Amino acid sequence: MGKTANSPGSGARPDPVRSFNRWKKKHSHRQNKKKQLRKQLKKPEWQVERESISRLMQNYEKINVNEITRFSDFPLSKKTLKGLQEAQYRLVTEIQKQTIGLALQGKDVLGAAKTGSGKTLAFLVPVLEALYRLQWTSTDGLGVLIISPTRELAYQTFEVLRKVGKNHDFSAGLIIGGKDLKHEAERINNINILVCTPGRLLQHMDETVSFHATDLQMLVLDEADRILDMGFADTMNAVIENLPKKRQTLLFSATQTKSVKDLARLSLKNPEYVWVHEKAKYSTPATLEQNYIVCELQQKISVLYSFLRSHLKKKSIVFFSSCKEVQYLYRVFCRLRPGVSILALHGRQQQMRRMEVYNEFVRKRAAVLFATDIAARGLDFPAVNWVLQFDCPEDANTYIHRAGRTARYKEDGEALLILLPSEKAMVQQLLQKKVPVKEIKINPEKLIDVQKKLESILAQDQDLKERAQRCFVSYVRSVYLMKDKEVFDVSKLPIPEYALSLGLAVAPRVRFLQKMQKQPTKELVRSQADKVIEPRAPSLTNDEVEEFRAYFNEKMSILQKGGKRLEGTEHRQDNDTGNEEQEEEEDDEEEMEEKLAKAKGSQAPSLPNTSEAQKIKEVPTQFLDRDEEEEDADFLKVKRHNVFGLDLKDEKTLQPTQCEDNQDEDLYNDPLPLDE
Ligand SMILES: Nc1ncnc2c1ncn2[C@@H]1O[C@H](COP(=O)(O)OP(=O)(O)OP(=O)(O)O)[C@@H](O)[C@H]1O
Repeated sequence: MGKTANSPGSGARPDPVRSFNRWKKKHSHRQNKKKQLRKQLKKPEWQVERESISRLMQNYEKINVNEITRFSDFPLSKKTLKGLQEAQYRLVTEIQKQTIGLALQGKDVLGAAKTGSGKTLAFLVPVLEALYRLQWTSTDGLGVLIISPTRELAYQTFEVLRKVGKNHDFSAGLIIGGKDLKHEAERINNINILVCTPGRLLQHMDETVSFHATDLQMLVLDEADRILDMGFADTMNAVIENLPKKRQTLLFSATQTKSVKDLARLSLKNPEYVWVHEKAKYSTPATLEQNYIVCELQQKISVLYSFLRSHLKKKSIVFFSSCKEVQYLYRVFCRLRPGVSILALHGRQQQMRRMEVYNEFVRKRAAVLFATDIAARGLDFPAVNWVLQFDCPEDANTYIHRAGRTARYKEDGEALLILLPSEKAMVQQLLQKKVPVKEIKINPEKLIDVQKKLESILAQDQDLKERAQRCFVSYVRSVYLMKDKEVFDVSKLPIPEYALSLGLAVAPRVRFLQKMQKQPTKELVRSQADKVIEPRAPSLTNDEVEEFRAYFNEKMSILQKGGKRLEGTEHRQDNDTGNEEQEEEEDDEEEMEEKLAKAKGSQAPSLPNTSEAQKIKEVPTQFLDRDEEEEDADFLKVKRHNVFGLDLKDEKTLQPTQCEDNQDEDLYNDPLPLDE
């Protein structure tokens, strides 16, 4: 009999379901075992990282500058490369090519390159790599200190750091003053990369008990020339003394001055000097077109107005020598409605306001920024078409920095310098510094005279009139304080005409001029003698004098409070602008100015023409009361075709001038967030 399928017996087939389950159990057991084994074999993340770090470091010695064209040609961490790529940085600039390798090898570097050549990334990449190499974590404290001369520049560097370093785990912080020291002190110890201004850093070193830089790996001095120009040499010495000797230092500057070399001697050890444009024909970017015009002081405002009217679709920065000039001209230009957005940036604004203006100008496609030299160095505003130097810069280096706000990173740009007939000596100084400037001319027929309009605006606005008076005094004082008497001669200023051009009926009293007039011969003789014997020393712009005063006052108040900064002091400063007028009227201001002038060795300027200064004569003005929307072609008669790019056909529709009424008022007391 045959067997049935269900019949029991030795040849019965096993139940397939049971055997599958058995197999499944065995298989998953084997899989689990394998997984566990793999897990045991897998290295911890830190160890994998350490191995890739040592591979990178082995490649440091093999870096060949001539073979580098991209960031990825350097042995950099994946995290840094990803950050660079995401920010659209791929090819290296010359200064980056020349310095990053040296910095990766641990050398101290003194790097100098033209404005806009990419110095920021030249130090930020090595900064990130230095901490990455050490597998630095937030609990390791301060690893890198980046010192910038101004708050704006520090903020800008901080923003680039955040962008490029976003894949790393380090914490970064911005400490730039203008906010509660205690608040900063609480957070400062959690920062791995600190971007700061010198004064505030020293204040923390002095007053924040818990702040220390014992483990500091790297010090970066950005815009070292500007740090020193601003009178921070002593502060820097004190800061450097507080830092560990065993560290790497990178020092960057757009100009090579003696004081930069002195600072380098103090802070760097056997540095590598990288001066990428040393042999270049010009010290300014090749894509920068540079011209100057010579015009009378009383014409300058009309020239500026005419310029703006013919550049409605452009982005321009206009540099002035003092805050009060910016404050007045900003307001009055808003009233004149040239048809383009106007913004103002100067040292008397609150920090938050300054940041806002900076961001707003960056965002806008067409706008004009009235600024003091606070915006001259290091600030990176994208796509600026024009830099106009309304007032002559104090020296060729300042010119280079101001003009360098345009034509950045391979872009085109144009710079126009306005010189008084008495300031023509500046042209020679620029040529000596390898700055190729050419003279162009104004077309008088196209100059729109705004003096009468200003007069009528001031007649109805007492506040503006007072601002005009302060602007007047401040400008005259800035010329008086200038060190270079070959270029700046207060006696050659057409004082009454200048007052009229601001819309004032009479020239305000300028006490220091009057004092000089009372003791003419002695001063004159001394000034002449000084001209021969006094060595040239760097002078301060009025803006810098004001910054210095603010810094000085702050220091004094700290000293007076026995080293304790009181809430009241902070508050007073936070509401600074509210009391601006009052402050400006303070009697001891002039005294301070004189002290400052003496402190920086300013010689007494030669005398203005007394009779002229007192006589207010009516200057004949031809006010063209024309339609504001009228075209302004060929404003400048030029050696090259149509320098001002006057093509108003597409500019006929006037944009209303946008000015925020309270631009000068510092309404924002909020501190900047300390990003970690
Ligand atoms: N490798 C790069 N690729 C593309 N753009 C770059 C590169 N490096 C820098 N830039 C851009 O060039 C501009 C100028 O760079 P940066 O501000 O670092 O110049 P700088 O040399 O510090 O100028 P300054 O002396 O005026 O401070 C910036 O807008 C920056 O984003």
